[in-house]
Amino acid sequence: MTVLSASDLRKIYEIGKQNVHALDGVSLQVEEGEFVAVMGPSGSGKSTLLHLLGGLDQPSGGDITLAGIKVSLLSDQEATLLRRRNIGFVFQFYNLLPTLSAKENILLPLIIDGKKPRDHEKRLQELLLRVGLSDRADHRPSELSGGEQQRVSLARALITQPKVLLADEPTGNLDSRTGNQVMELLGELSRDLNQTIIMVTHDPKAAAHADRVVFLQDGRIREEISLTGIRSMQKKVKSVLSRIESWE
Ligand SMILES: Nc1ncnc2c1ncn2[C@@H]1O[C@H](COP(=O)(O)OP(=O)(O)OP(=O)(O)O)[C@@H](O)[C@H]1O
Repeated sequence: MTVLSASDLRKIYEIGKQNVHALDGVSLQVEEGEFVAVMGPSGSGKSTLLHLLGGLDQPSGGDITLAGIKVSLLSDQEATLLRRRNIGFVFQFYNLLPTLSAKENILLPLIIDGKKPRDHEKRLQELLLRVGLSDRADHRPSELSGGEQQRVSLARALITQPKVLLADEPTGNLDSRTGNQVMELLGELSRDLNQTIIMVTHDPKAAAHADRVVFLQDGRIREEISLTGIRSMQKKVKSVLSRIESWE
């Protein structure tokens, strides 16, 4: 089943008299449980695509369908609700509130949605266990390492059980070992919980955890490759690298 799709998605930024075509007709279908990595050179439109899919910005043209509903047909308020309940976001920087504990940060999206945190205690404990932070729940962000903070932001993105997790360079601010742990976690979420994930990354090692890699160039999809048939992580990395190198 398709969870999220984009059809002929366009984004034009007007800067003075100049128009920048950040996205120039991107069509993409993401199936339930699929893990898609989006790669491409700097400025190719990766973050713009993710922001449009997540409703952080409005497209100049084209359509997005989320959970079977065409977003452009909804009022602003309806679209906000649809996204709040169906999309979780993780960014390069963790964006945690410094005065709240890890647990309070994770519960925040529920509070914003008018839900009572105590009704979601089981989900919270499961998530803390999954991200390996059960013994850090009462720590403030400043008392946590970068990798731990990113795992808090991951749990925060997942507390509402979103249909789609959007991740923009989730390992971009982490050293390679810690980044790899976060990637292992994303891979587990996809495999064990059938979590749909769309992740922007520059790192072929991170992309190798995905089922499919979509390569953007100049605001268009240049190529897509499937990694599901490849067994070893090393071969997956090689396959991603060989596509990138073939264009250089
Ligand atoms: N708010 C904005 N106003 C004007 N132009 C923008 C804006 N955001 C992005 N752009 C332009 O749109 C194009 C695509 O940008 P985008 O950030 O999506 O690329 P990216 O592939 O994510 O790049 P990077 O890998 O460097 O993060 C670039 O040419 C960029 O300069």
